[in-house]
Amino acid sequence: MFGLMDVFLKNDPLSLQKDILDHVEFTVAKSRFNFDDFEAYHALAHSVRDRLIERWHDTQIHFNRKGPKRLYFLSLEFLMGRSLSNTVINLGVRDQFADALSQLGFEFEVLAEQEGDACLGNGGLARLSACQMDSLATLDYPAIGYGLRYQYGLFRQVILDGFQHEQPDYWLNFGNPWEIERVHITYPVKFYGTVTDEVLNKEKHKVWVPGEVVEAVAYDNPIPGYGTRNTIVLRLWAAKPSDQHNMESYNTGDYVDAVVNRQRAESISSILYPDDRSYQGKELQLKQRYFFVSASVQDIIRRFKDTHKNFNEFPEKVALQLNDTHPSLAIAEVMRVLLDEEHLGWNRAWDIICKIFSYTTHTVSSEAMEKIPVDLMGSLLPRHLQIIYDINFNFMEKLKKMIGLDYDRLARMSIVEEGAVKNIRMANLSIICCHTVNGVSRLHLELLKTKVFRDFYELWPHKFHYKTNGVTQRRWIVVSNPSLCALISKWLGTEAWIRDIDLLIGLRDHATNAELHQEWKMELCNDLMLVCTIGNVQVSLNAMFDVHTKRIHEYKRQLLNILGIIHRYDSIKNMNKNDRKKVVPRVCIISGKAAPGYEIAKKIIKLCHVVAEKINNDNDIGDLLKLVFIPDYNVSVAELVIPGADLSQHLSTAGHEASGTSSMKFLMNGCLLLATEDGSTIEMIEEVGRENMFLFGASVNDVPALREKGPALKVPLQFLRVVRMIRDGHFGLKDYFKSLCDKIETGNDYFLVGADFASYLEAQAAADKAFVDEDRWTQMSILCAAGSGKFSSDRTIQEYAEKTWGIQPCRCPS
Ligand SMILES: CCc1ccc([C@H](C)CC(=O)N[C@@H]2O[C@H](CO)[C@@H](O)[C@H](O)[C@H]2O)cc1
Repeated sequence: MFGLMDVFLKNDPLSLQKDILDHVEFTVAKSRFNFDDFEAYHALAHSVRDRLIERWHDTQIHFNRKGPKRLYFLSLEFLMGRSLSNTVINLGVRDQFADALSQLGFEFEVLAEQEGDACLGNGGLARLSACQMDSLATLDYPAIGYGLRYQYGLFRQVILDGFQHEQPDYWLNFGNPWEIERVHITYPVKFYGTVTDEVLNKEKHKVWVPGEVVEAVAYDNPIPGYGTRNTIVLRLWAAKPSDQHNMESYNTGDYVDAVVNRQRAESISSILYPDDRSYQGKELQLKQRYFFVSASVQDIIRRFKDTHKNFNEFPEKVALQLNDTHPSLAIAEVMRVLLDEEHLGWNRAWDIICKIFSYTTHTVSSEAMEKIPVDLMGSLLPRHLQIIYDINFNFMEKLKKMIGLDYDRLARMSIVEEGAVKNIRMANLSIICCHTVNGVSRLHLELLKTKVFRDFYELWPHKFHYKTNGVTQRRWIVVSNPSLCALISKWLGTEAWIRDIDLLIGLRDHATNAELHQEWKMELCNDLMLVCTIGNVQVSLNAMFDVHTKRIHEYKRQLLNILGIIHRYDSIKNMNKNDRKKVVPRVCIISGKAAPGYEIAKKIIKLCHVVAEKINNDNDIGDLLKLVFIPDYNVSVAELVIPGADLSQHLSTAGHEASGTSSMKFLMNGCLLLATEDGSTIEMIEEVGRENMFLFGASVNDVPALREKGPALKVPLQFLRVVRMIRDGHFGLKDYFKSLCDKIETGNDYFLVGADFASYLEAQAAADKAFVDEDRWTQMSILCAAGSGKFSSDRTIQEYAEKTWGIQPCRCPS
């Protein structure tokens, strides 16, 4: 493992021990002779942070000296998880710290468990942002991530009697050693008010007189690269009351109101919206989005103007990436600043906008496309609504010239959706203004071209591209699966794959090597056992660990998995002793959160628990089949579960998963996939070969026709039987589960749970058959890991940098 030379801070055991004990005494303020694991963790974290800050300063100085084009990555969500282990590994000082700690009588892993997850996001999009920040730093790209410093992250999932309950996640309770509050980096953010015309040196200008102003304060989270000195920043904004507007209210004596008003300011950035289905249309949600967009845009323009007198070079120095439409108000905000504050004039400002913005969409369904009511926009952001209307007017004029008076199409493409409630279509605004629109997998782009954005694709085919998602092998192998990491480095004879994952392909040469097989099998039986014991479910050692971990959604079809388990249970029950000997023991693990308002998803979680209750306590079954629901799924639970999984499930109805990223993490860890041909799984088949996967289900082209069939659709008896068992109350609560059964009743089964049931069972049987042939399974597992290189976020980021953002690496001298 390399350790780059730190200028001031030494990494020899004695220096590290001294630093840690100094932080115990002077940062944590506990006597260095008496402190517990939690205090030791905080002292350790601050010692590591010191080395992070040193590299971050060097990187910033280098960037300022070189003045490269920078990427600004705007995302409302970043699912960072824990930082300690990832940071010491990327800095190349893990072993040094572990040694120093053991000499102080502490174990690194024990202290690492003290850290809480930073859960500032919902699911796929949020974790993707975090993986991409790791790759941007590691590949030396000059980039800054902008987001919100939620005081409450994604809710804690507590399961009581099989039901999901949400608990607030006040993650900042004991402070956060991984952030630096930038008290001097603050910006006023305006809301409400009116827009007036003003004449300045004979030119008419718009002036926005706000009704409310709050302060945005920056909190910086240094993001270290692996194998480089480069350390970039994730700048998260927190809302604070601004002093500007409340003085007078003090004088009028209603002091309490004044303070309450001030508190109101902080609520803007306080809570993450836990629903990853669609925009809730709430005023506070829009306030949150504009708050982070305005602070970020002011910061970007301030940094540019620090070194430039005018905006001529702005497009050459700034690339703005919109992570879905959530930050797309940034378009109107940059336009407002260039027009009203920099007085650039419309055409010049518009020309800049179209050169700096790019947008990636993560959704496949038009329903999930964000729309903001015009009234709400008009009252909260009156000037932005004007600008969006102007953008739409110019676009409509141009469109009429290009496509003629095709009113339906004009209405579909307009940014303004007419109707009882007029809405602003944020996706249309983003497509019209951005130079590039990216999907997150090749199939996703096909769906965008043919369905979701068909009108725009036919108008501007050159704008539409895709960058298949990826995940960082640093966190998902090196941090979470150190034994596999060592095994891969041994057989490849180098650790270079950690920065250059295509080298993994070298494992192919050893895929049938008996010695590797031996070691690989050893490595595979990771500590999932422990997880199950957490769930106090005794499991058999040679069971297949079958894992299904992701947000609970009907389209992800956790229900198909549960119905498959009921079928397996029922089949074993009806087997004679002899046949039972051939049953491959299974431990089925399901985990994931349901959006609080998503009733059906919550019923799926309850169904999982009542089925588990039945099966796990059925002595007749013994440990031939177990079902465990792991509560409160998050990044740290994923780091525990993924390395120990033998089989992982990705069951989305074809055409519904834009990409999927958990599948990539399982693949990298040699876990086999049972999946539909959807999202990025189609590209995995090309990389690892369909013979090394268990594929099933209707293809994306077959789905519409199957749906057409409605009640005539054929479903297998096994499906009808297991649904009947639920309906008849075999697992209790038959009235409660009625709506769930009605939703998959033939003719109503939009996500084709019934239609895909037969091929699903065949795929499961194929997995059983392969699992008992250990050499075959191990070979398949090695070939999956060997073929997973494409799905590194390093490849994704490299493609974005070269083809979308036009940024180059800017490596800080080491
Ligand atoms: C405003 C509510 C909201 C919040 C988040 C989202 C996300 C876009 C949902 C999401 O995480 N989508 C997932 O993004 C992953 C990363 O690209 C993909 O791999 C998944 O297929 C996609 O479902 C939608 C709506």
